[in-house]
Amino acid sequence: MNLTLRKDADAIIASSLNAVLPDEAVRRALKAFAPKGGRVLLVAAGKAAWQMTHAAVEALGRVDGGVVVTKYEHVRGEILGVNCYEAGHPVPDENSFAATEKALELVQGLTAEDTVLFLLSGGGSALFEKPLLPGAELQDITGQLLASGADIVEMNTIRKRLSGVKGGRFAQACAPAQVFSIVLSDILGDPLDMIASGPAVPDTSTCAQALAIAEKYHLKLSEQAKALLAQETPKMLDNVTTRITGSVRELCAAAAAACRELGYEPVLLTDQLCCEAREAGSFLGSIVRTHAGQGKKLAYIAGGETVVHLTGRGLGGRNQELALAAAPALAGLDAAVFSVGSDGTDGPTDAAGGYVDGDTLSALTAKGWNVFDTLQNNDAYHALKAVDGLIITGATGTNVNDAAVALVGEK
Ligand SMILES: Nc1ncnc2c1ncn2[C@@H]1O[C@H](COP(=O)(O)OP(=O)(O)O)[C@@H](O)[C@H]1O
Ligand SMILES: O=C(O)[C@@H](CO)OP(=O)(O)O
Repeated sequence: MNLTLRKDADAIIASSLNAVLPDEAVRRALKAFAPKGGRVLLVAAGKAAWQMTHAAVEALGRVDGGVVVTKYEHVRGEILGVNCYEAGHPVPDENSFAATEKALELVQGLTAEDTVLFLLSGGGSALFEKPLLPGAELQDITGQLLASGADIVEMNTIRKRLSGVKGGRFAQACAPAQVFSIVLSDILGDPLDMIASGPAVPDTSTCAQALAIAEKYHLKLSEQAKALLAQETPKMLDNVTTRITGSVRELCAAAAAACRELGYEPVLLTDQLCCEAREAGSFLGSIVRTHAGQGKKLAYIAGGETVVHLTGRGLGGRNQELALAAAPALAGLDAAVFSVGSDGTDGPTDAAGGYVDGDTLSALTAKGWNVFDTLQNNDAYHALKAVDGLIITGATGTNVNDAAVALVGEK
């Protein structure tokens, strides 16, 4: 392994993730928070919910009650005056339903003088849920959507209609109280009504679109589910103010700043990466081949969210797959490619992403790993693990998509 580049990669990752913690953004958004004088209740949902709540309660001093719903192993301690719950992701479970019920109880019977501070981040679709049909069927439909290749906007267009809290319905449940909503974006382009299925945002999608998506992906639905898809969601909400705080743009900017700090000249290729993970990795490898060996330290940054079409039965995630796919092009060069999910979890693994450099291909070959076959089997996790190429961060407290970086060394 190229220890210099690995050390630089680890420093860039630590610094970028630290820079996109939601704390400062929450504090900034709260400058516009002007509750009317009644009670202030806090509800937070998503993978960054605990971190956002921690920052908000510190800034406000106190709230009159609160419920936080986040993913398992994402609660990092007690927060004064707030009950924190952990639940299932990406498929909602009984704990998602129970914690959401607690949030609904909290906002019941409020007056127009009261305010709900709603802190939302990606992952909320699974974590914050009151199903309008039996929970087991909602879990089944969620499983069908996750396996179908539907993108997040298509997926959430369906999920909104099966839910008592998504698609603006949570804001309706808070009425007549005002809802002040702070949203951390994990969807490219920041479509507010799609992030975590927009519990406090008027829905821009239609029943016709929902039915077309159900047909396109051949979803198996009960009569009850079909009837729900035909029922419109709120198109107007008059009790909500929304502030959007962080997104993948800030992650890319932070990565560029960290690269510059270490002497690399950064180039932002895109903050809207959305192609196949392995194609993105191969493309970054090609860029490295063009620019390596010229005596200049360079860094190429691509932020966004790639996709993986699962064809094999291995273990991995889109960031690990991207990194592994870059390994052949890097062979023998003073260069590295790494990619991380800012939430600290890449696919169903304990890794945040993957790292490869000019020594990785020979290390893999020596251990009997073939990159092409491994990618076909979607088993990037085990291959990278064998050559110390996993990036492990644990839950980070934020969730603003992914960043991939190609580093070109001086040699
Ligand atoms: N073995 C695998 N190899 C590569 N990618 C995988 C594998 N298994 C699942 N994935 C991908 O991981 C994605 C879910 O990853 P996750 O990091 O939890 O997503 P998100 O952060 O968007 O919630 C799925 O969309 C799937 O494409
Ligand atoms: O909750 C959701 O709907 C999505 C997008 O916001 O997040 P994730 O892909 O992390 O589940």
